[in-house]
Amino acid sequence: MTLTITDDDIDLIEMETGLSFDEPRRLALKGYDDIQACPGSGKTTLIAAKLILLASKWNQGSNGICVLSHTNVAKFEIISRLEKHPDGRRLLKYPHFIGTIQEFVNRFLAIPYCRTVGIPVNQIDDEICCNYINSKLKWGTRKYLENKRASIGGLQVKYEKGEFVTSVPAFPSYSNSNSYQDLASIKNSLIGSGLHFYREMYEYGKAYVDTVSGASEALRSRFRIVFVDEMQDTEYFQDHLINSIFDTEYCQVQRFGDADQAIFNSGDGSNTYNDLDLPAITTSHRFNSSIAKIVSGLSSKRLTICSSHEATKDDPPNTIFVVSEKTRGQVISSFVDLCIEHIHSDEVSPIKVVGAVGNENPTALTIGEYFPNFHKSQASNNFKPQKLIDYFYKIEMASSNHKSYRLVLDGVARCYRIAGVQLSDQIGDIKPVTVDRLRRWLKDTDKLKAFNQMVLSLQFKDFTDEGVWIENLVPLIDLLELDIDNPGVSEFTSFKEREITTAEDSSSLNICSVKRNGRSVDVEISTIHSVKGETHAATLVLETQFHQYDIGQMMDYLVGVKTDSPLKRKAKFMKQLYVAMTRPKHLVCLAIDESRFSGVNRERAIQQGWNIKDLTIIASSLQHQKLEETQQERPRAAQNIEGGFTYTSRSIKNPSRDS
Ligand SMILES: Nc1ncnc2c1ncn2[C@@H]1O[C@H](COP(=O)(O)OP(=O)(O)OP(=O)(O)O)[C@@H](O)[C@H]1O
Repeated sequence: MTLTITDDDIDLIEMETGLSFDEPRRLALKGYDDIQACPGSGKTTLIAAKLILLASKWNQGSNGICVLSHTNVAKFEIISRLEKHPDGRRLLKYPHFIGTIQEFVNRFLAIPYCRTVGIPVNQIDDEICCNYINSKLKWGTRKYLENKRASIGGLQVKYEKGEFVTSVPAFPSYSNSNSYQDLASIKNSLIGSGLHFYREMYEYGKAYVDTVSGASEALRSRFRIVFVDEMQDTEYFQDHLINSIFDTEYCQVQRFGDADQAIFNSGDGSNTYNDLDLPAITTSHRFNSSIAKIVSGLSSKRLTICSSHEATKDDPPNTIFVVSEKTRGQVISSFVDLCIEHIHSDEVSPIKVVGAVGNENPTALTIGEYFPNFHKSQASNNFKPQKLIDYFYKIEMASSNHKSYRLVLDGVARCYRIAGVQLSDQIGDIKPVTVDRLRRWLKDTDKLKAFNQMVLSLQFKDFTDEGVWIENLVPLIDLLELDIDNPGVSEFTSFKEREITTAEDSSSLNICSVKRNGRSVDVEISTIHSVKGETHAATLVLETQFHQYDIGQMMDYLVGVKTDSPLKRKAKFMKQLYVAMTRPKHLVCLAIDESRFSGVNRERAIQQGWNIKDLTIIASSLQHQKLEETQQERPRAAQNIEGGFTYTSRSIKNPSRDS
């Protein structure tokens, strides 16, 4: 089956969308070769445009297009673009599929396999599996694992040479020991409860392809065209499974990615894309030519990145903030000052501060050293509830009643899935509970009104007391007809204390709200991994430490002294910084410690176009000022406290321009 996209089709979509597609992008739209394209070059835009063009010609009955991504962010980005176009909307339903590789494997391979062989599937979630195992471990087994420094996350099934084996942490092979037997029996009951690790679904998927005749052929004939987005982050085992199904002899497969941005790879082996020597699209539509010049030094493939728009003298000054231990806490405020001065108040893209290491570690430099209220687990797009009560704790941070209600529905639907309950969908098929099916069931059973009233009253309860939680849970469980004796349900609905934060609500979501001169700016603080694929107005990248200091290690590359492709840890730093620094449209900033930014590199950085703002000089001038004022016994107002932060007064801003 060949559907041809012509230059006339592309001209038409250019007119409709206002986008422009140059020759390399036109080739990507017309053909099926693998595409390597730099940050902001429009990979997601190209996929969406190509899907719309294909949808307008699609007349293939029960055959569809399959679009696979690595993250939900990328999936939703594609879906939201298709939703806006009448042809695009046709791709959002059967027979087409748009989802993550994990969703594809679960739905088309692993779950069908488990059904065929009678393995229950109620929940696929690493955290729930680990919690379950943890709750069942005997004391001796726990001690044994601790001594061996082995993780219970490794208690997984693998499909090797045609059979399933259970990998038992701390045991290279079968053993009669109590600990081994304990772990093996916990694994059996975990599987019996329908709880599985994400990674295990690929093993069931492999078994499906291997043992069910015609399985791959059926998928190949349903999906004749396959697109893979974010190909650089596809793991070896995912790549292998996808390739074993979508043979390019039978299907048209086109992969889009950027090997320079491969930051999710676990190092289990390279996929079949990242080491290819592909012609690259190196023009970015996201940022201007001065950012393009600055980030080129971090391209692992040694690409020279350019931009579709030239820098002008009115562009914000891309700035390196030089900090010391004492002044790290001021860098976010200085960055916000710069944004307020240079980023237009109409700009809709967010302003973000990012760092590679978010986990607390008292012996390393992490995001928390710059923003003490940082909680990685509470990053707004990183909500990982372990129990039903977590959804209720989260309600307090929800910005609308609609969001609060949705949170409760999510929690309840998950509880049904853990219980193994299934409900019928619109056409009467019995399926695992989703929010839509739950809503329909509540309506059909006349429970919706009572449920809504209950949710409304629960929203304002204080669940810090276990008694209050239990008292309110019982009528909810009754209404929902859930079986509290089911071990999964009783675990999921049990009480858990709120994780204590001393931060205000906004900062507990890692958002710092700053007011200056009547303008209010919200700045989100996140990890680099969580902003991949995003477009920001301005981005500040904080130096963090994983054994070595990332920005410190990369400075020679940034200023153009080193041009080799580094290996191992440095290669990882390079890719992470490259992802982080290529998010903004207008302004990129870095924060580096003074000890890791030599005078000679400062000079080189200035030649590369960087502005340097030395906050250590600001601090010492502040100290000097304070001394003088104390001597003169005059009151001073050199610092303002806003939103829990200490902000340096504007009157002494910019001394570094003179330095
Ligand atoms: N052909 C185009 N013409 C004009 N603007 C474009 C075009 N393609 C993309 N853009 C704009 O460039 C920005 C980045 O696009 P997009 O997110 O698709 O890039 P990407 O290659 O997927 O980025 P990344 O690799 O960093 O995730 C968006 O603001 C988008 O609207």
